[in-house]
Amino acid sequence: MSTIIKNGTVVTADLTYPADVRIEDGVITEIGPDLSGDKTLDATGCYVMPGGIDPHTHLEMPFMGTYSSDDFESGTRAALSGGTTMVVDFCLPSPGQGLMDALTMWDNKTGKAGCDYSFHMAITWWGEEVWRQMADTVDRGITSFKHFMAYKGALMVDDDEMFSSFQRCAELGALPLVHAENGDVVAQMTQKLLDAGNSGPEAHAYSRPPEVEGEATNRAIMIADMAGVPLYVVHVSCEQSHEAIRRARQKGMRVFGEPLIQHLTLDESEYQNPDWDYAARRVMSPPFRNKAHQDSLWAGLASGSLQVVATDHCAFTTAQKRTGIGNFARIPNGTGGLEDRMPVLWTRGVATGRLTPNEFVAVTSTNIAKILGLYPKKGAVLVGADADLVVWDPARRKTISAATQQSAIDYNVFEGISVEGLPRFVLTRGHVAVSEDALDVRQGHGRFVPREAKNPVNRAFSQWKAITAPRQVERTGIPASGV
Ligand SMILES: NC(=O)NCCC(=O)O
Ligand SMILES: [Zn+2]
Ligand SMILES: [Zn+2]
Repeated sequence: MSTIIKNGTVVTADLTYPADVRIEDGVITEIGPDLSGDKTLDATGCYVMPGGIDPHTHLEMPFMGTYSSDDFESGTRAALSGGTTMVVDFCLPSPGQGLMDALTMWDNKTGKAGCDYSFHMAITWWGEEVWRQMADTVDRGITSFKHFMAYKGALMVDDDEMFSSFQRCAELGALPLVHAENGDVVAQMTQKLLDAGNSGPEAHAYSRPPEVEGEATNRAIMIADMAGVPLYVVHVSCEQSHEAIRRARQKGMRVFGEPLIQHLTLDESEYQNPDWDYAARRVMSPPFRNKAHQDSLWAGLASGSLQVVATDHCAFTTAQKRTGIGNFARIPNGTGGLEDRMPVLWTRGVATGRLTPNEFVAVTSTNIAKILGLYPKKGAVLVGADADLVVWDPARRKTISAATQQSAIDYNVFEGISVEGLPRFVLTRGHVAVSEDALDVRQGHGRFVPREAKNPVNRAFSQWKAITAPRQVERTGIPASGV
């Protein structure tokens, strides 16, 4: 049985050309003119692009005394309906819990996944068992390790632990990730604000200004450089953090930066809303910033100093957010975006001329596929690649509304935004999961995608670090010691 995507324009990270695409057994088997097959999807007027990859989601995540409300069923359904065909979620061991044990728990969440997925493993504590099980994790095809520099007393690791883990990543050819905020400063700032009677959601933003993120980003970059390993900085929200990444890259360091669609499009004025629920629904870390920071992030995507747009999808209902009435530090941190990332980025990026369609493909799919060792199975329109594809109709429009979304929560931080550019079809390994407004998401269709360690950037960087490492000076005639 073959499916042909007909009369579309193929758009990849570097090419745009008219072609039909043949799909058989879930993979792309031919790309060319005038193809025919058993079933045809009409792509007239559309772009045929690699499906989106969201490398930063928290589905059914235990956090701040509750669980994020979208699980692998509703989360992957939301992803597919917005053109995202793969998610990378975070496996979070509790302090003292073995990595393999945590992985079993996370595996058990994925039975209803509608699209393919992978995991990053979080390093939430340190010890010989963690050091050992990092190798087992890599053997299981999980080759990226997340470090929280914030959430003191919960997920946070200190510099000593981070340096040890980064060195282990270097040995294994794995990629360390960081949530970069100075957790000690945030903890004290939080207490000071609460003591002064600032208990509302706006104080969440006051407790973690851009400097707090910039300092941590610089520190993580230094630690990665000392360990001789590339670094991926998640949810880069401000110029201070972007500047650190830009500077490191100009010095030849291998640092990647990931802004979120929320930080690109929503700003700090949201926290001034007089409606407590409205402001609390937007509480996330780092918080939304001002327009100057947004301009910096957009410029980073256009110039290549930032490489990936993600969502950090971590959705809590209004009822869950209300745990923090009277104390902003108890508002579960996180916002949604899985369904909206691609349409909002197209509307605010491509439709305004801030990004080209090829850059759109790069930052939503291909770049992260390369960084995480998924390319060209994912992130590509090539013969042999998985048929994870989106047929993108730049003329389709809708107004984002919680009333029509797939996510399980009762609001949407992008509510009321009119988007131009939406999927006509979305295919996950050849299965047509979305045809305009009709969904046919198959629970359990999604598979775990194992990844290879030691990708080309890791190999090149460790080779360079070995060649340029400080060397012992061979001396003759060492004087006899002392007295
Ligand atoms: N970002 C956020 O506020 N919640 C999810 C956890 C994290 O990524 O920090
Ligand atoms: Zn984070
Ligand atoms: Zn996150």
